[in-house]
Amino acid sequence: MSGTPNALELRDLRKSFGKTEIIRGVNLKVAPGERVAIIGPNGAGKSTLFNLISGRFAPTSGEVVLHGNRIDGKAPYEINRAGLSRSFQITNIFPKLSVFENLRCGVLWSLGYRYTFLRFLSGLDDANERAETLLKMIKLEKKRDVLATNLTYAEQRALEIGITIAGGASVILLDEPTAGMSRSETSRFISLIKEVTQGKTLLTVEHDMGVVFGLADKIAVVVYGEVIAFDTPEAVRANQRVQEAYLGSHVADAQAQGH
Ligand SMILES: Nc1ncnc2c1ncn2[C@@H]1O[C@H](COP(=O)(O)OP(=O)(O)OP(=O)(O)O)[C@@H](O)[C@H]1O
Repeated sequence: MSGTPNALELRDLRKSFGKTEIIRGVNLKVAPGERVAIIGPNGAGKSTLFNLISGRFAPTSGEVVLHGNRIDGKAPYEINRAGLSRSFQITNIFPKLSVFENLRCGVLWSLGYRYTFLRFLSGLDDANERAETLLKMIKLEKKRDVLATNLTYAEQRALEIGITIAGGASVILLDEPTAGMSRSETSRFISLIKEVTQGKTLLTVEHDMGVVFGLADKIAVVVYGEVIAFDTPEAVRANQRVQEAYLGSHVADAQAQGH
């Protein structure tokens, strides 16, 4: 092997629930710094793929390799410490803590300070500093001391991303990051995601083709548990098989929306 290892690599990954094989031999190589959107019809296996990568499910067979090291079968927290962080939707936010406190929790958790109180105290200054930086990155300085429960929906999603990147992971998984947002919130949010994940490797599961084409360097099309295409947005858009299996109507929608 030569050169830098891929940020993430899936090798003949398979997952069955009972007798049904849901993920059916997925191979994928994601280079460091690449932004990849995973698209596909409902029930194709996109969330399952995310769950396999982030450690929520162990694969039935195959490998998940992060920066050259196998992480399949490891616990989610171990995978997180190894440098991969997944957004857990708004449910991961503490509603009765302020924006700043939420970010600081994210930092401390990622550093493992929850385990010993002495380490916690010595790490607090660093954590405060890092939380201030994150606050600026997600553009919520003015909401610093507002309780998370009182944020708008879009602000909560920004906070969720702040918590996701708090530990400095180099590979970030975002689950439908703009779901439920208005058109204008969505386009602002795409810019924010690009900014805060600059230089990192990003994987998103996404249904909104406007977001996919605005965000992704590459698109992985999952149909019935297999990746049927993995290429640039232009190439995927032009791919006959993808058109037939999935994309035709979605691209027409996105184009009609001016993307
Ligand atoms: N824990 C589970 N046990 C049994 N079957 C499951 C489990 N999780 C997912 N499945 C099945 O796996 C298939 C793929 O589901 P998955 O949620 O990964 O699809 P998806 O592409 O993310 O769909 P959507 O776009 O609707 O979110 C579905 O048929 C689903 O019912």
